[in-house]
Amino acid sequence: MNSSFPLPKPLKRGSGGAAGRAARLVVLGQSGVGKTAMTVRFITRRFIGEYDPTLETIYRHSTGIDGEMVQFEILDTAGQEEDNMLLEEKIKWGEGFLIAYSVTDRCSFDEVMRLRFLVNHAHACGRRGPSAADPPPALVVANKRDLQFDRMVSVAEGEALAAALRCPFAEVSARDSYEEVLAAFEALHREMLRQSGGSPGAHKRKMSSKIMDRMPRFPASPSVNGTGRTFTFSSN
Ligand SMILES: Nc1nc2c(ncn2[C@@H]2O[C@H](COP(=O)(O)OP(=O)(O)OP(=O)(O)O)[C@@H](O)[C@H]2O)c(=O)[nH]1
Repeated sequence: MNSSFPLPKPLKRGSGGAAGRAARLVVLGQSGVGKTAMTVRFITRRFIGEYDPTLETIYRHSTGIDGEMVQFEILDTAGQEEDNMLLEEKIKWGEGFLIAYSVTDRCSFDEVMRLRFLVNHAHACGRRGPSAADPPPALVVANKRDLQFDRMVSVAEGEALAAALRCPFAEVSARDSYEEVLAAFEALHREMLRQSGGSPGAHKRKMSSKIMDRMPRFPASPSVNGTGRTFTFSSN
């Protein structure tokens, strides 16, 4: 992590003005499930093969959803996170959670339940009143659906787990389909709106996080070179 990156001004929370609504997402999941691939696909529309697994980044990305501009801040976590306290700190920063597994990796599927409980636990600690009973908005997303011959987790299993965890579910291929990845991010945003009655972030008190204040942030847009990251982009 490089602390010399410029930190942007914080986004205005929960407002729907001309600049758009702000929404903070955290992408969780075991190492190698495709968290970075999905995030970069959503932001740039492109699939890039390989990433530095130790790199954690907050991406900024504005896009229109259901006729309204949304300013996303997306924290792509490192799946090799071993310190639960550190991970909880990052979870507290977020408002919506994309919990990913790979259909080719049953361990990553089993990890989804633990991550969902970690999210619930981290947010239950800071919430009071009626909303404290609701689990924070999250989407379970199964990636790598293009690898049908290596599939270890069926669609039905994914749907059943997501329903048990009270989350919407999506199966995607970050490699093959921008539209599928886009639909997953949109579904999560709709879930955030549904829970908060129209204002993402209203479901929880704002929690401070010293770690997150130090996290590098990059503006990102379809003009991919603007991300500030040292990716090598493929030519597709
Ligand atoms: N076939 C296929 N490969 C994918 C897909 N998404 C990601 N990959 C590959 O899976 C590997 C891991 O992808 P990453 O995006 O780095 O996974 P990650 O979850 O961010 O991994 P960590 O950074 O270690 O936590 C890379 O080789 C990607 O090219 C997909 O939809 N299909």
